[in-house]
Amino acid sequence: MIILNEESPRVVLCVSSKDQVEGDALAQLMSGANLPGVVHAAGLADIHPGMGLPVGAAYLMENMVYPHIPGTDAGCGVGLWKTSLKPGKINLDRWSKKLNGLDDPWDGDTLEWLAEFGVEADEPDPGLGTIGGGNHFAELQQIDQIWDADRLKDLGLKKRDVVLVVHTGSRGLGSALFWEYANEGGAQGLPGDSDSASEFMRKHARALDWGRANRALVARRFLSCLSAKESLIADVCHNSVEKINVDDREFFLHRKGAADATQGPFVIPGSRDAFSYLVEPVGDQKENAFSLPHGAGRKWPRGHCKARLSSKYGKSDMTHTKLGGRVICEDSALLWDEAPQAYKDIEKVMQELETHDMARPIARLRPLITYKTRSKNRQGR
Ligand SMILES: Nc1nc2c(ncn2[C@@H]2O[C@H](COP(=O)(O)O)[C@@H](O)[C@H]2O)c(=O)[nH]1
Ligand SMILES: [Mn+2]
Repeated sequence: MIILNEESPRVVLCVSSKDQVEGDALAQLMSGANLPGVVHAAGLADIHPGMGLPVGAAYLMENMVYPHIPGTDAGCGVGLWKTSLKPGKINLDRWSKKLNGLDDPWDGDTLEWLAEFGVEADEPDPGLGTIGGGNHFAELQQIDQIWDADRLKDLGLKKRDVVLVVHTGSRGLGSALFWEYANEGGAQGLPGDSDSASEFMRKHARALDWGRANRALVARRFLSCLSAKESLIADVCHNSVEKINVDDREFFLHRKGAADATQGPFVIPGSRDAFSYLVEPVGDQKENAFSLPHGAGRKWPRGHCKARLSSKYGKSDMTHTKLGGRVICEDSALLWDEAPQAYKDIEKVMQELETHDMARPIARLRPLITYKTRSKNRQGR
């Protein structure tokens, strides 16, 4: 753990050496920490430069709310479902062919689905149950290594089980919320006790619930294609503002690409050609602002990947991974932009968590099928 600033705002970097973090990400972390209201800022092991502020960071604020920190994808998170798919029946090519229609609007009752997640809506929502673009994905994985069999059993899982991991968020809703507040307090922030902050927090909470409902519907639709059933194991958000109490004082905890460490076990995804980890947060989580890494972290900017990779790899290397997985992504630009090489090493993130005693692994998950899109031109997130 590296303390970048001792006094208020306390700024900590939850890694072993500053050298492993890009200078731009460090500068962005300090600039976030200098926003009025910050008392504590934490850069996590997957920190990397973002749009103005780093991805992989959390800020504890006193009486200030900044809508631009969770950004356009408020409510984004990662869910894990146990599936009824039998390990002995795994057939990746046959299953891949069956995964169709997931980019189209769902033909069920979106109002009823949202109501089950506490979201009131007046009109059917064609975005609900869709994954979106960018690095969002739905990925079938298999439990392949175990550190804590008892904990895994408590969660209803065991070795070789086939699980589904869904990474997506609040789609158009989060984006609309961001733009609504872009001029009103977007970057300057809203006083925490103002009506504007209360209104933002109400709309933001709805976006978080919508994101949870969306991941659950993506899981249902994905597994319906395979005539399988799902049961929820964990669902943890990584872009949010939350009101919390610490030592009897009230704060607004802002997370940008930082998993909520207060909700129990959750999945840290690696890449479509790397392992993901089911982890258990440990310790009091105070230095890391009650937040943990939400991934391996991006290494290469989007738009640079094809030029770096296409002389060495062909398209079929992108759709058939070294770990033996399949990738469904018919948008060629997205296929390259989200190449596994564009991400940092998840094993280093796990090493940091162990070194700093912030989370321990329960099990390792091997990717089987990564679904991105069947659309040739997937726009937006
Ligand atoms: N298992 C997979 N992990 C992936 C994939 N694409 C990205 N990732 C990881 O997810 C996080 C999510 O980051 P966010 O900032 O977009 O929320 C990222 O850091 C990668 O480590 C994938 O296809 N499969
Ligand atoms: Mn995300």
